[in-house]
Amino acid sequence: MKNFADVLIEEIIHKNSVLVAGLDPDLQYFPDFLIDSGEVSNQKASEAIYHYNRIVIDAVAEHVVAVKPQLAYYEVYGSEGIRALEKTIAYAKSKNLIVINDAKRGDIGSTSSAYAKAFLGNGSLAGDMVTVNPFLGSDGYLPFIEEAGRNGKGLFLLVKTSNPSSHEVQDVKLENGELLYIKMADDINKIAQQTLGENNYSFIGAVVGATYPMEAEKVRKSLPSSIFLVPGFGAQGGTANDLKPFFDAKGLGALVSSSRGIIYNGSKEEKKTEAVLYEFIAKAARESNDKINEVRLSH
Ligand SMILES: O=c1ccn([C@@H]2O[C@H](COP(=O)(O)O)[C@@H](O)[C@H]2O)c(=O)[nH]1
Repeated sequence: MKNFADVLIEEIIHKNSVLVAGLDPDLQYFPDFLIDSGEVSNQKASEAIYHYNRIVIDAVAEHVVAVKPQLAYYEVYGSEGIRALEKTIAYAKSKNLIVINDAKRGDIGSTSSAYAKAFLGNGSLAGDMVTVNPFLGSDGYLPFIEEAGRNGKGLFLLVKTSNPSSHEVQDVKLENGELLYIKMADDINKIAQQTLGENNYSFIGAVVGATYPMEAEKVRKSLPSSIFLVPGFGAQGGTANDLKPFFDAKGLGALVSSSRGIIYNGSKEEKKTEAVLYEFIAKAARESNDKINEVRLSH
């Protein structure tokens, strides 16, 4: 049966892209024509964020398969920030972009069920996929899998994150000598194998950082049927040359995400008008996509 991985794969083929633009709005990088410098009210911040995101979405739409709002950047501005997020999600959907909420949620079962409804249901914060922290255990992540399955959506469980200290927890050696992130991958795979779609991929994906290509190779062995969400490309130092182990032989199986590298390309001072800002962002998305395609489609 068709699942959300099939939808993703159709979109990847249609757009010839596995790129995801991260929507991490940080006012310090906004050009002056969008926001006054100095004290800014939450309402003004929210308006500027939505305006910036609309420019980003318009500029990247033909080069990316999805956008990934990082929720922290919206939560900073309270209910006004959440309003900007809701409007951004609606705008991205109107441009036929897949929306991945980078929320990294996960809690006791009952609370996870509520989170799952918020991000994978039909409300104003719901996208198509959400990132989930599985380190609370299976009762913390199963509600997301159930909700995603019911609604034809998907999720990405954190397995090996891109940050420099991820080894402190995720690479801990268990009593049997196995590394924690590999155990996590093995556990997820048991469920993933029961949820395969027409392309043999599950709607249960995994986050694996671009900064850890050797680890990605090991995770791929444990999780052959999960699509990887790969952050850490660009600003965190991951390069296109690192990406080969993330993909399958057809150049599928992974989405590569970049936030700062795309949306803050070029200096603030150069961006005096909306048209110039649009061009900087579109150029970064186009060039990133070309670089990634060169690697993922090479044999
Ligand atoms: O392992 C992870 C998981 C999530 N992220 C998020 O991705 C973006 C990365 O931003 P860049 O500007 O492209 O570095 C950001 O929203 C993180 O919260 C991650 O980096 N690593």
